[in-house]
This record gives sequence, structure tokens and C-alpha cells, in this order.
Amino acid sequence: MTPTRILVLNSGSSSVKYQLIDMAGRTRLAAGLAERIGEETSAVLHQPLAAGGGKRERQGRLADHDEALKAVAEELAADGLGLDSPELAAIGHRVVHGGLKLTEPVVVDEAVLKEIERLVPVAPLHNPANVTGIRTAQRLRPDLPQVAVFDTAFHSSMPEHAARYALDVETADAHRVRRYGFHGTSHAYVSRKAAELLGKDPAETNLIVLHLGNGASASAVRGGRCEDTSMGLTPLEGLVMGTRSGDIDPAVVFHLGRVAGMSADEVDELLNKRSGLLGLCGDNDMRQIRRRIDEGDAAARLAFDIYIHRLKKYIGAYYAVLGRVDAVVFTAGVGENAAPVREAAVAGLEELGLAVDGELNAAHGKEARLISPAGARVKVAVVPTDEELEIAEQTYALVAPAERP
Ligand SMILES: Nc1ncnc2c1ncn2[C@@H]1O[C@H](COP(=O)(O)OP(=O)(O)O)[C@@H](O)[C@H]1O
Ligand SMILES: CC(=O)OP(=O)(O)O
Ligand SMILES: [Mg+2]
Repeated sequence: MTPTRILVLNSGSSSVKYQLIDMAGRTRLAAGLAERIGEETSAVLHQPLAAGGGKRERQGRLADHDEALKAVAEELAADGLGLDSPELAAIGHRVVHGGLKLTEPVVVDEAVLKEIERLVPVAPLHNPANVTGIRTAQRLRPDLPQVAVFDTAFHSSMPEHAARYALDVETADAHRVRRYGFHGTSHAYVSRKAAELLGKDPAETNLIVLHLGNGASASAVRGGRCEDTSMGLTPLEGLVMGTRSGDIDPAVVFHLGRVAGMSADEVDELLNKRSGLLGLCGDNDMRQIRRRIDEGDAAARLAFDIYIHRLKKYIGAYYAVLGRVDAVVFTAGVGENAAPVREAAVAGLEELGLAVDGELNAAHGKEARLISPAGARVKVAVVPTDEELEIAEQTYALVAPAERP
């Protein structure tokens, strides 16, 4: 029997999301989340999808990612889906930064791990967790291929004029300072699904994709290839995010160093963890911000307006980059669920052919759908992302190419 199951691990700074997928029929067997790793109140939320049982929650401190992954393995084992299963073909890992060298999914060896570790300074919130995830999975199943799928990969097609900063070339090249872009697995998956929804050939479809989760990024996609994206050397550039500032004048950093005596690390922490929506109004969850706006809270209102203003600027910029746009596509936690964000982001852009239909926009759903008025020149769509399935597809393609039709 050829193994057909892929375990996907998406290790974040304080959480591990996982899914076990049988690629024979693209069947999801289990999914879950280990959260608040390192805190007293850690938990594993586990959904045994194949067994059809209800969700389980397991409480108890998980000191680090190593412990978290072991707890996840135990939850899977309790459903007869343990990591010792001979049906497991590989473990697929989301790795956020692959730099210039790692631009395709790869089977991880020591050299690949070293390169992911070398990139920690440019993805300090993400790459360390990704490395721990891979090392722990290797210890649990040393015989299995561990495959890394990079957030940066999809953006490696960006032309030089979009990827380069206007910096002294020698300095930039010596330190590999350039724009890499992130959330690429999501941008790639959503672009394909959006073309399907539009009934168009992906090679002839131009899209502005807005991935709005805790981290948020926009991309301009021409014919299935990334032409520009809002995140840069690190996942800090671009849109306003949950806790990250996105674009600022780089001189803010020197200014804070000189007038506030802040060190580089302190400014780094400020911009990554205490800025964005959280820094502006004390909340980083869009649901809570909408509640506060409904209660007349001015700080929440201003935070929302700043978030939308930035989003709108990127829609305009990428419209100009692409010249012709088939659709603006919303995805991830905020993009898929927050109708007021979608409405506000395209408000006033009728001259560009952009509008949402109030009723379609307000409707809830898990399916990809159009929310622009019938006959609109430029469509507006909501396309749920599925980074885990995409990682499983890429992992499976790499370890079992002969098995594919
Ligand atoms: N119904 C909703 N309305 C508005 N925002 C929502 C809703 N559901 C989820 N979100 C937002 O989605 C965010 C998480 O998005 P997600 O894509 O899961 O992020 P990540 O993968 O980066 O953790 C939350 O911070 C929350 O603000
Ligand atoms: C790269 C990045 O920002 O990822 P996330 O949104 O998961 O934090
Ligand atoms: Mg995400």
C-alpha cells in the first residue's frame, strides 16, 4: 500500500495549526490548533473529522513548540491517526522566509534547516517556530520526508523593479536586502480559485488579492504570477495589521533612536508587536473593533479608518501596476468575514469599475463567491484561503510524483 496521507504543520510564534489530509480523495481526517504555547493557559483544540466525533479541548501548559507537537501527536493517536501510521507519506511544513535560495518546496535536510535558521533575523516571529516544528517532527518520524513550503516562493517571480528597494546596490546585495513578500501559498491558492470562480483561464486573469488575517498583505497577480506584493524584506511592510505598523517613513526608526533613546530591538518590537490596530486602539481583533465602533468608540473608529485608508491605497496602486483588473479578491480571517471592511475598502471606487452589492456582501458563506453587482466590469470576490491544503498538495507532489494522474 502506498502511503497517501500528509500531515501539515503551520507553526506560528505561539501556536501550531495542523491538518491531516488523505490525498487519495483530498479528505481531511483531522484538524486542530495548539495555542498559547509558552503560557500557563495553553490548549489543544482538536477536531477528529474522519471519526465524525465532536471537537475536543485539552488544557494544560505547553512549555514550548516541542511539547506542543507531542501533544498534537497524542491527540491524533487517540483517533488512531498517530504519527507512527504507515499511511503517512510526509509531513509538510509552512516556512515563512525562504530567502533567495529556497523558492520551491523542498525535502528538508540539514543544509535547508541551516538556511531557514540563517533567515531568522528577517522573520523573527516566524522562522524560529518553523525550525522547531521541523526538528521535532524529524525526531518523531526520522524516516519520513519533511517538506518545507515557503511563504516567499510565489513572490520570487516579482520583476526586479518591484523587488528592489532604491538603495545603494552594493550594500543591498551584500546583505540581500530586497523585497521577498509573504503569504505566498495563500496568494497562489486564492488566485487559482478566483480564476475558477470567474470562469477564466488563470493565465489570462489579473487580480488584486487581499490576504487580511492577523498579518495582512496585498498582491498584484498577472496571469497567475506575482507582479508586486506589499510585504518586503520582512512581513512588516505594507498594510496595517493586527499588531504590525505596515508602511512608515523609515526615518521614524532613527528618530525614535535619537529622541526616545530606543534601541534597534526596542523599535523592532514596537513596530511588530505593539503597533497596527493594537497600537492604535488597544485591540487587534477586527470583531472587537467593529463592536466598539457600534458603541461609538472614537479610537476604534480611527484605527478602522487608518486600516481602510492603507488598504485603499494598495488597491489603487496595484490597479495601476496591472492596468487591467479582472477582480479584487478578499481572503483570510478579516477578508473572509468582515463585510464592513470589504465595503469600506472599495467605497468611492465606482469610477474604477469597483463596487460591492450590499446584500451579497452581507451574506455569510464558506464558499468562494462574487459580491459585486451583476454585470460589474471589475468583480469583487470573497475566496476562502486554504494554506494547509495547498501545502499538502505541494508536499504530495514532491514526495509521490509518480502517484499523481
Ligand atoms: N467574523 C469576523 N469579523 C471580523 N474579523 C474577523 C472575523 N473572524 C475572524 N476575524 C479576524 O481574523 C483574524 C485572524 O485571521 P486569520 O486569517 O485566522 O489570521 P492568522 O492566520 O494570521 O492567525 C482575527 O484577528 C480577527 O480579527
Ligand atoms: C508572514 C505572516 O505575516 O504570517 P502570519 O499572517 O501568519 O503572521
Ligand atoms: Mg494566516
